[in-house]
Amino acid sequence: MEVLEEQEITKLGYGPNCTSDMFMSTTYALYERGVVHEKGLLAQDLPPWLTRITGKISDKSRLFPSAINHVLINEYLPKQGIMPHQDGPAYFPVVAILSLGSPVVMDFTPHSSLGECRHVEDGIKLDERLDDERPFSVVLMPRSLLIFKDKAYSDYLHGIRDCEMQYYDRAVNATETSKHDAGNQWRPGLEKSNEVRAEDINSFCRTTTRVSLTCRVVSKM
Ligand SMILES: O=C(O)CCC(=O)C(=O)O
Ligand SMILES: [Fe+2]
Repeated sequence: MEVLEEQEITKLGYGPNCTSDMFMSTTYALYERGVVHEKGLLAQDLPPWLTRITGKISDKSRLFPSAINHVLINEYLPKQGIMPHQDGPAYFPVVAILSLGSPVVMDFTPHSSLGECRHVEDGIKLDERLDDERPFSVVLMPRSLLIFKDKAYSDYLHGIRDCEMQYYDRAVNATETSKHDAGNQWRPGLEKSNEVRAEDINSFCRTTTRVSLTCRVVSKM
């Protein structure tokens, strides 16, 4: 594994809205399988422990056009998030994010000027449910897998707030969070006081780092 220098991060294809500065300010460390070379990043095979994970994601979901060959591992400190961005045409139309450690809320914000890459692959049925293009959020619990594709990929920015407290009252999966946090591990406010405040119920406190594995297919390596 190589730790990438700041200038290498821009080569990973995050699209015009995301500069390397944004990434360096929000993300603690970025690791990528590959060798840093003056012409860019040279491809290497993913290690076996990782292909076991990516193979499962690909086989179970059946949403990837071919084997996942690109995995970005990000580590976030409790106050760190990632600026709203779009992943760019290099990985269109699908991305899977496996989350470990502290839960976070990922916000999806419609962005009308995006979407040029949407029709790159003919025959893909766009998700009609997103046609009204409202912002929405998704809670990413530890060990969860989020897969988003097509219009959610091309017409929305996704990002995580730079904040220890993550509010999820408007998240599409808000009602499912309690069953994944039965002991209120991520809601210390609920344990301490008898007085239950709405913000304690609808928020998580990030007490540890979060590590995410962003899995994608790059057709041209
Ligand atoms: O860490 C995450 O959950 C998101 C990462 C991401 O959006 C990216 O690497 O493009
Ligand atoms: Fe992203």
